Amino acid sequence: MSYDKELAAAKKAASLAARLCQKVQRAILQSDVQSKSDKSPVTVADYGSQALVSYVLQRELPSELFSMVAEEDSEDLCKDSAQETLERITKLVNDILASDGSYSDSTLSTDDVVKAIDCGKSEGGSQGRHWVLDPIDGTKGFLRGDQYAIALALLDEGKVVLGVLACPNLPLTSIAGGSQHSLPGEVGCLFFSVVGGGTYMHSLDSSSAVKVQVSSIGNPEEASFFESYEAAHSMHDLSSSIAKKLGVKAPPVRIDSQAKYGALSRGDGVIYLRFPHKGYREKIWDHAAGYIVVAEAGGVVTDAAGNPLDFSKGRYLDLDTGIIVTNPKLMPSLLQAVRESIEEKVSSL
Ligand SMILES: Nc1ncnc2c1ncn2[C@@H]1O[C@H](COP(=O)(O)OS(=O)(=O)O)[C@@H](OP(=O)(O)O)[C@H]1O
Ligand SMILES: [Mg+2]
Ligand SMILES: [Mg+2]
Ligand SMILES: [Mg+2]
Repeated sequence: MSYDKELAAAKKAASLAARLCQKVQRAILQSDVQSKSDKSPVTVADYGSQALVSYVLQRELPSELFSMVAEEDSEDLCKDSAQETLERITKLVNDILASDGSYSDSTLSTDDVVKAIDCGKSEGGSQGRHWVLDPIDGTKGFLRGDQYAIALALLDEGKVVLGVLACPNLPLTSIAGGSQHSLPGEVGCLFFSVVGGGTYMHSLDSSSAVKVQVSSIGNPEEASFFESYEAAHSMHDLSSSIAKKLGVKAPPVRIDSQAKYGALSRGDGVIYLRFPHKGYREKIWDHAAGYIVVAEAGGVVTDAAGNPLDFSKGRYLDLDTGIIVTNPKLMPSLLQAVRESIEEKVSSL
């Protein structure tokens, strides 16, 4: 099956959303940041990006039944106290659409923006098609001025068939050996994949794409690994024990968001370890686009027991162990190191 139309629409939507996020990141105001009920941050750019992607996909693919599983909803925005914020988001979305020159026939109202955001309330599942969106993955990184991603994927009958990952702050050249606060060179990458078609990357400012491949390093001593920047999101002590057991010499590269999947897909590092603290449930929008970008570049993404990720179960990924990513050569020894380190951790409790 061809997903050409869907890919073109997804790339346009993610690129425009990246433009919106860059504009907000350059001028972020304290009043643009709110706390959600789980205490995590959300900004006008998260909402604006979600509204924009939802609107663009529906305009570009008018004949398709539209279903989207996305992180944000309008509940907090519809409170009286948020009227000014909603107006600011609406202006941002209209400004980006106007700058692109698309859809000059229509200006969105605040109601249109609320509706576009709330199109993301789908439950997903194993039947039909569902877009999966994280409008800003790595909001904490976005607020620090570090890495973040606009992560958009398409599920078809429960499988991820397409992914677009826009990473506005990721350098176009390898970040191997760097820390996210001091990454050199021109930034702004867009990764995209269609099932069976490989993974490509181009600059957010151009459309001339190069094919990317995961690293083929099979010797852990030469490998480096990525993990979450935020210690609250992944157990750094467990990944350090796994890396040691495996024989990895390099220190962890800690960067925010699915930019980790993008960087791994082009060989900047060979391993990504993610072990959330007990009780955390992973959401599909935090992994769907990154998963296909890495898988189509020749990488392997599994849970900590080596099982494939199942995106067909609704808004959550049904796993509680962790997520590991590497190339096929290193996966068997990585799985063994993960198993042993988890056993040691459990027996020390
Ligand atoms: N407690 C906890 N444990 C695990 N994961 C969590 C947790 N809390 C949040 N999140 C999710 O992490 C997303 C950010 O991605 P990363 O963890 O890769 O980036 S970071 O380095 O930690 O910033 C982040 O995505 P965004 O909310 O889109 O920023 C969250 O979905
Ligand atoms: Mg996220
Ligand atoms: Mg998010
Ligand atoms: Mg969030």
